Amino acid sequence: MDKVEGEQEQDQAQLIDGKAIAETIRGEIRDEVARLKEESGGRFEPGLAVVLVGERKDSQTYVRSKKKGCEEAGIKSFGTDLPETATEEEVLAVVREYNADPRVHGILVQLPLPSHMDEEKILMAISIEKDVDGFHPENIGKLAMRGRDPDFVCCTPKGSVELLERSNIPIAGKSAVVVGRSNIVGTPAAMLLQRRNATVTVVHSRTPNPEKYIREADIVIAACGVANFVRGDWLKPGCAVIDVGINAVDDPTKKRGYRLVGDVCFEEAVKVAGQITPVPGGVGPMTIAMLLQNTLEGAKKAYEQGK
Ligand SMILES: Nc1nc(=O)c2c([nH]1)NC[C@@H]1CN(c3ccc(C(=O)N[C@@H](CCC(=O)O)C(=O)O)cc3)C=[N+]21
Repeated sequence: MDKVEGEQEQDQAQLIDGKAIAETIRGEIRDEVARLKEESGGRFEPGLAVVLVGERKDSQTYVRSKKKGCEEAGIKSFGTDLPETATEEEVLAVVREYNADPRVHGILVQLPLPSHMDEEKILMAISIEKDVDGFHPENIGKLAMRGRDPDFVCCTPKGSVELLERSNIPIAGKSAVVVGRSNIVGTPAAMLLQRRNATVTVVHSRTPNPEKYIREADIVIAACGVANFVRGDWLKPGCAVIDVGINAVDDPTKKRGYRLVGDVCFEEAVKVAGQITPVPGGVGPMTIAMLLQNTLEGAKKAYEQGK
């Protein structure tokens, strides 16, 4: 291949260190929370409520790290744990209670919910000013509209774009492919990139030959939930890869008996891409940082209104 004048030949992609970037952002949040507390003479404290239904191990782990993140940032966390057998009405009652609680600025209902519950009905019950997950249909709808801004942007897509921006990867005018069309990652990620003037293609489980599109992409956001789905030779050399996938694969050499891999085959992709996020340590930590950031934003709005 011809070498472009002045360009460094790179045999390994640069790692985008999500853990470090998230830590920086958490520091920024901590400082801002402290400033708010001081300005209010100690009367104001941001608060996040986390609702967990059922006993899924992974959900329990995520909820624990969200609460720990709050604690470190100086955000008060509230929590309600309900059993798997809880009724939809019981969950709705908890949501309504937090909607009415002025100490709570953000409400998160951990997904997935047990299958006997109507997820959308519960998400829609969260008051729009407290929807720090950005999952309320009104927030998703506003995200899709030109000239409108959602109250909150979903944490994982927001964190993915933040990783690009904080790594000085240009988005405007670039071609981006999002792999996956879920309501909580793929679709909002595509809308966010489009808002930043990328030309966006979404490929999904019914796309024949997704590699055809991925080969043209300057930016790839992989969020299809299939381990190692995106192969190294599908990538345009030098592209930026944001890997949202968190897939557990059996690994008897690990203490836990498994290891986490992304939706991108990292060993192959690292040889082709210009920048790439690792799994773990990439998008995951950013999701929590964005949740804290959204909670702080919601709290600041409430504080300004209450002054
Ligand atoms: N209402 C709702 N909001 C969510 O934001 C939400 C949810 N439900 N349900 C589940 C998914 C998943 N999710 C993650 C958060 C942090 C990491 C994370 O910090 N991962 C670390 C560590 C992973 C590990 O070692 O277990 C990493 O990737 O480096 C991952 C995944 C939030 N989710």
